[in-house]
Amino acid sequence: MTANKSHTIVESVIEKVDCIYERLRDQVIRMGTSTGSESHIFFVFGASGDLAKKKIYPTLWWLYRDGFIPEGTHFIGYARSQITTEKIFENAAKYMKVKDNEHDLYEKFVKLNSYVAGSYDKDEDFKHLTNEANQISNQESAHRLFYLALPPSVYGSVSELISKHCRPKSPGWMRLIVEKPFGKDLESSNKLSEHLNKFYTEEEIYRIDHYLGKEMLLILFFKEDIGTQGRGGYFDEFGIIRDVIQNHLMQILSIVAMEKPRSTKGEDIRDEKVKVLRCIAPIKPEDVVIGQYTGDKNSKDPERQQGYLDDKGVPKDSTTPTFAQVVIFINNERWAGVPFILRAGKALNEKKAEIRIQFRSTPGGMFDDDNHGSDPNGKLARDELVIRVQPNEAIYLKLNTKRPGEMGFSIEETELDLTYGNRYKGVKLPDAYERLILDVFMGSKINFVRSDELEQAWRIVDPILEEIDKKKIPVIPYTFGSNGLNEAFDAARKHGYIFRGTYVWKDERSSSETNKEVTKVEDKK
Ligand SMILES: NC(=O)C1=CN([C@@H]2O[C@H](COP(=O)(O)OP(=O)(O)OC[C@H]3O[C@@H](n4cnc5c(N)ncnc54)[C@H](OP(=O)(O)O)[C@@H]3O)[C@@H](O)[C@H]2O)C=CC1
Ligand SMILES: O=C1O[C@H](COP(=O)(O)O)[C@@H](O)[C@H](O)[C@H]1O
Repeated sequence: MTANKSHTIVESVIEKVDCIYERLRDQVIRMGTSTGSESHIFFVFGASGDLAKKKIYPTLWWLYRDGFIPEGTHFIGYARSQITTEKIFENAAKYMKVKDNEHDLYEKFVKLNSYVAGSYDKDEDFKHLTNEANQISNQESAHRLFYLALPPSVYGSVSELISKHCRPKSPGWMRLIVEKPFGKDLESSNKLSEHLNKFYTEEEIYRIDHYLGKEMLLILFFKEDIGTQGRGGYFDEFGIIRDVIQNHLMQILSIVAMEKPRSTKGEDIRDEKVKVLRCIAPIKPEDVVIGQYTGDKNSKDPERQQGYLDDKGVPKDSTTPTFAQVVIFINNERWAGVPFILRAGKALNEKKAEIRIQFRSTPGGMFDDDNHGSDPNGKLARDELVIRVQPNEAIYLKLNTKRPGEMGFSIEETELDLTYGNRYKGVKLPDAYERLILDVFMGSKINFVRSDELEQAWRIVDPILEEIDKKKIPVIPYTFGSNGLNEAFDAARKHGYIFRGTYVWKDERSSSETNKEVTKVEDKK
């Protein structure tokens, strides 16, 4: 992305970060006062699954440990498997991070949990579930929160049966948390929305996109250093655009590009996000680069030797993309002509998520070519605002300075550095799911996706997904552990994003030889 109003963007990013802190403080204060003695039941549908064990149960434990779960809350897992609560906690144990001095508290938390086995489509099983819940909480009007950690294929029946049989008696309220993907394309997403609207008010629906719960909130580049790791069965039906770009990156794009909302209220923020999305035309095939990873036969790591097609559940002739780059334009007064490059890939060289806002070169430069320090192009490096979402949250502004100590005018690339770990020592940044589940308890919808945002995001990616599904766009192979696709870097350059590779951020300065190699590859570009 290139822009020339650097001060405006820096200000707005700082305002947004301030706003996040205020919200968190606000939530904590309200949490202590608003819930009183009313009890809550938190249901985990798909309690036997991957998300439940890696994220949902650990998050519930952390919230409980930190005093964010209202007194009198019970947790009920539900799935088809004939398992026990003990088994659920055994599976989740390695993600719980229980400290030595927390074992007693952890035991108390575990005791608040139960498990009910049942189908996803039979009335009697949901009636049974609600009877169990009434007995466990001893209160038919306890507020009920339902987390659907389930494959989307069963959202329809489960949401219907929950509404029919599991609503609390008045004055209890209910909230339904729906995991992404919200549909597979615009049509199926609209159908899902219509279905949910038959049984729930918009107020009751929380469409979760966990990237909205990350501290830094903003991202456009998304790299993962792992493959699909056995999730190939799910992934193959969706691919990287549906898995990451349509939701996480499109959400973040709308936050980066939105105008200042009227207030920090959820509806005001979401109104601004939708306005931006409405100004984006559907992505064109020529603005897309897609790829699929192959195994690195030279790697000593058995995981890296496996290509996408080796993952169980992936058909041997699959052309599902595991990497994609799309270029988007926002047709409004502020952003006309500024390319937004969204790039996401699995099985790359590192795990990193960041936004880079590159500022245009100043016309009529005043420095001679000879005086530009390490710049191989003989021109000043562009200023760039980088928002590092993960790992090691940071905001840094890359810029040029006169080389300190020198008598002449040599220029050096440097940075203004706001690394959270240094600036906010001792501050615990909550995990994305912690923040979001707390939001649901509190009834705050700021960080959840509204149905019109969802519809707009699908509208933008839908035509290109059709082209990909019809195999009309070439899928370029890349090796597990590589930095990405040369074709993607070339396309970004064509759109004016200049990556010189001469600047190295401090995290990378001290890192391994692998990273140095990667930097060299990009240097050549
Ligand atoms: N895992 C992750 O890291 C992430 C997952 N998500 C989303 O969260 C949701 C859950 O994901 P995840 O936990 O990985 O999914 P799983 O595949 O682990 O499924 C969860 C549970 O659903 C049941 N289930 C699985 N397949 C089917 C099926 N075909 N029909 C009916 N029930 C089935 C199983 O329980 P049982 O057989 O006991 O009924 C399983 O334990 C998905 O929508 C996913 O996209 C979002 C972000 C990250
Ligand atoms: O939603 C998803 O996100 C994860 C990455 O999340 P992160 O918090 O670890 O960055 C991704 O692996 C998964 O494919 C996708 O469904």
